[in-house]
Amino acid sequence: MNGRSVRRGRGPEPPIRTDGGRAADGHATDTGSEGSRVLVLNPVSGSADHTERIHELAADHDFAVRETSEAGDAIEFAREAADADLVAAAGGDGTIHEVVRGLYDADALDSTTIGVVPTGTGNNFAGNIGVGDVEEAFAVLETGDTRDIDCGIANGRPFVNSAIAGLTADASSETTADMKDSFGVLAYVVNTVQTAASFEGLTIDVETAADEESWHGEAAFVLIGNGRRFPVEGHTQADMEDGRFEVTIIEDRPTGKLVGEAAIRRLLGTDTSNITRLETAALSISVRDGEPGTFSLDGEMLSARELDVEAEREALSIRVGEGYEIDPEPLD
Ligand SMILES: Nc1ncnc2c1ncn2[C@@H]1O[C@H](COP(=O)(O)OP(=O)(O)OP(=O)(O)O)[C@@H](O)[C@H]1O
Repeated sequence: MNGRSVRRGRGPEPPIRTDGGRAADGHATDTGSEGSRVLVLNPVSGSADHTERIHELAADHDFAVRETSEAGDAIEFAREAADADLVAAAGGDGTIHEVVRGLYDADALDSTTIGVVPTGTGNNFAGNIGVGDVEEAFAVLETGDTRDIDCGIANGRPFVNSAIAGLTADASSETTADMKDSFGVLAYVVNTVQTAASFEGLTIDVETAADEESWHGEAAFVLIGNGRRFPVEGHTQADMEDGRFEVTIIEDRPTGKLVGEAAIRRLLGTDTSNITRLETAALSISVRDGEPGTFSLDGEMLSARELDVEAEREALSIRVGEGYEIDPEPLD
C-alpha cells in the first residue's frame, strides 16, 4: 500500500430502485437516471450474445438498464445518468470510453462511481482494473473497492486506458477478436503494421510537461498509457493513481517482411534500441508535415495535427476487483 486510502462505496447512499427497472415481462426497461444505479449496455459488443444475461443480472442488482442503438448513445446515456451513484458500462473498451466521456461532459467523474461489466472483445481496461468476467463484475459492483484513478484528457476528450498515435484510420474496424485477445490495444498496432502498405510513420515533436524531456523525429507509434502500459509480455496494468502516463515512443524502422506477432515482438521486444520510454504528467504531440495524425483514444479514432494530453490525477471514481494493483511493479 502506498498510504492512499481505499474507499468502500461512497458513504450514505440515497434510496435505490427495488424493481431494477423491470417491466411487466421481467425485462429491464430504459428508465433514464431515475434510479441511483444505471447500467449502459452495448448489445453488439464482443460476440453480441450477452444481452439477456446482462438484463437478468442488472435486474438482480437493481440497475436500470439503457441499451444503446448506435455508436455515441452511451455518451448521451451517461450524461443523462450523471446524478446516479453508480453507472456501469457493459461493453468493451469503446463503451467504457463513451460512458466516461458522458460523465466527463456532465462534470460528474468524481461524484458518480463507474463500474465495468466486460462484454467486449478485448476487455483490456476491465482486465487492468481486476474485473475478469460478467459474474465477477457484478460482485465487484456490489462489494469492490472504490478507487480514484487518473483520467487522461486529450484535446479536451477523456480517456481511461490509452492514447495511441500512428494508427491507420481503419485499424480499429479491421482488428480481429483473436488479435485483440492476444495483444489488447497492441492489436491495433499489429494491424497497422500488417495492413498499411504505405505506412510511413509520423514526423513528430513530442514535448513533455515543464520540458522534462522532449523527442523529435520519425515515429512509428506513440503509445500513451494511463490504465495500461506496453510491454509485449508481462504485466500491462500501469499505476493508475500516480498522475503520470507511461509513454512508449517507437522509432520508425522498416519492418521488412515481418508481420503480425513477429512485427510487434520486433517493435516492442528484446531489441529496444528503437524504443524511448518516458513518464510524464502531460505531453503534446505535433505532427510536423503531411496529413493530420490519426490517434486512438481507448480505441476510438480521432484525427488531429496536434494532440495535447494531460493526466488529471485521481479524477475518476471507479469500482475495482481484487486483481487491481495500486502499485504495480515498474517495468525494467
Ligand atoms: N447498438 C450499437 N450498434 C452499433 N454500434 C454500437 C452500438 N452501441 C455501441 N456501439 C459502438 O460499438 C463500438 C465497439 O464497442 P466496444 O469497444 O464496447 O466493443 P468491442 O469492440 O467488442 O470490445 P473491445 O473494445 O474491448 O475490444 C463502439 O465504438 C461503440 O460506439
